[in-house]
Amino acid sequence: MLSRKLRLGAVAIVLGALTLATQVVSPTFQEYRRNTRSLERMQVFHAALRAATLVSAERGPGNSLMGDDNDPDSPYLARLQTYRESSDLALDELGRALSADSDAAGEGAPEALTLVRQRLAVGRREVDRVAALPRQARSPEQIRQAITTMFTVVDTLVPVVNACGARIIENDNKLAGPVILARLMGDLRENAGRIGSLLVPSLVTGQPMNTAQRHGVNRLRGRVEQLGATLEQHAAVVLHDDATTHLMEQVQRRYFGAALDLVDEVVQASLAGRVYPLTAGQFTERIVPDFRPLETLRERVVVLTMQRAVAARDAARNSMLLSLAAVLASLLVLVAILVGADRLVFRPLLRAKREIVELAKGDLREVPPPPARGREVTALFEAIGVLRQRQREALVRDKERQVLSERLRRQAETDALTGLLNRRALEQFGEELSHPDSAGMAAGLILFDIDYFKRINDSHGHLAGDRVLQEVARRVQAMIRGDDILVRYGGEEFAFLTQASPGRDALRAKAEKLRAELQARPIVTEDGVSLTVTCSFGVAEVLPGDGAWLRLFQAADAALYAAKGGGRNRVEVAEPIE
Ligand SMILES: Nc1nc2c(ncn2[C@@H]2O[C@H](COP(=O)(O)OP(=O)(O)OP(=O)(O)O)[C@@H](O)[C@H]2O)c(=O)[nH]1
Repeated sequence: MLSRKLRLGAVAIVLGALTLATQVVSPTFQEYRRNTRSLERMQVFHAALRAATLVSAERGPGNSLMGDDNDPDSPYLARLQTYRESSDLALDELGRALSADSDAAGEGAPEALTLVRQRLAVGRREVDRVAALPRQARSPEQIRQAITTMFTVVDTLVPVVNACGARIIENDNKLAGPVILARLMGDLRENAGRIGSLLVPSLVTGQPMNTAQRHGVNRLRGRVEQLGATLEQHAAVVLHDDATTHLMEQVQRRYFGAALDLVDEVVQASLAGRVYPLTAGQFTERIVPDFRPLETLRERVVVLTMQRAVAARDAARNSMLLSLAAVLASLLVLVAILVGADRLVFRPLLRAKREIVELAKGDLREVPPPPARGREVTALFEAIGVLRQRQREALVRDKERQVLSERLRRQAETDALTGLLNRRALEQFGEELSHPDSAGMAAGLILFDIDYFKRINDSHGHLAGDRVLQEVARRVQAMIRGDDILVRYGGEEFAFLTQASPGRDALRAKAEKLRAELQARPIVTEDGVSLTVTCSFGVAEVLPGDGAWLRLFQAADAALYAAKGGGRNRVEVAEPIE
């Protein structure tokens, strides 16, 4: 019972410790998982940004080609091919990243990407169709149409990029800053590219911009300035190292400076009706490089954020492993303490309890020694051993005392001369017979007395008398059977008592047999005198019960008296007792 309680207690302690351990490890594990997910989502976001940039950049050589002569050796043709391959590769990579991300797949990103590819194919066909026409045959409308179709490709891709960014923020809102910054720079790159693309039809045809084009350029300029102001604020908050500051300066100088100045120059020429200072191809060649610092800065933002995510993930993993190791070590120590307490304290105590209970029950058998334990437990079992030894000694003493008192009791009930039971023993039997609750068969009593014994003493001496008494006792004792007892209850008086009387006739026959046996052979004294001894017998029988003994004894005694009176050496049987 106790050991079951102990075991239950130990299980409760271990379960409690496990619960606490889970509380300790769980936050670090969550942190590790969040950082791992952030990193995975940053990689997808990175691939999406890259694809958007490359699809956007593909417009540059496309525009240049549409503004160039229809020359199969045109350098723009080869460049467009290279750009298209790059954006195809980036889209393939994004496709793989999106299908590996189950959340993105759930939000329909792969389907959106398929639409991007379809629209890209349409846009490319449009560009190729315009570029295949002789230069003079290309109308501004056709060129605008081809460029607008390419715009829709990016417009279709932007929601995919935004969704990738949103998934990062949803997982860890601390990453909102860099994600917004990266998207901001993507927007800036796209809007500036679009301004250039709006100018291309005019540059190709040499015609001034129409009102819609001018409005479009103004709108995009305004948006670029707005985004520029936001970028400045955000960049300072998110990244504030020297390299970023340097890149921001370059962005200011080249993107917001040189690139937008070139746009303004073309716009001014168009408004003044002047000849454009450069062709569409030259325009693209000059403006695109000034977008680079913006792209480099964005790449830096993404890469640095990913590096931080890697560092945070590794730190969380280390912290988790450390917590796990500490928790495991604590659990091990706890289990060791419980096992130790069980083996060194509880089990020995339970065994000691068992041994003491056995001792109390009187089981003094030797038990194998307990396995070696601590000092206290060893002392406890030594004490139990001492207790057991003392109990054993006490038991031995008890037995000796019992034997002794039995011997004394026998001695008290034994006649020293003949070795027969004495009067005291006879009285005890008498008491039992007289007990009011006694019941059962009738008891028989034969009292007998040596005839003229005084004469033997007087004639041959007291020793000869003793010898006669001993021989009479020996001979009658030899004729005793079963539970019958023989008592010397007076000097030369003997009593034969049977607790299961065979009946008065049988008692008489028994007395006759004794009488004949005693008379038959003379008794030889130590002096060599041969003496023939006779005895007189009084026989009686009584049923057990209150006062039975007295009645029995008196009846047998009266019969004996009658036998003496009747001439001795004879048997007299008393009348049945009522
Ligand atoms: N040697 C010896 N004599 C004893 C012992 N005890 C009693 N006596 C003697 O036994 C004798 C008994 O004598 P009585 O009572 O007169 O009886 P009796 O001589 O046998 O005569 P009846 O019984 O009438 O035949 C006495 O002399 C006692 O001294 C004993 O232990 N040893």
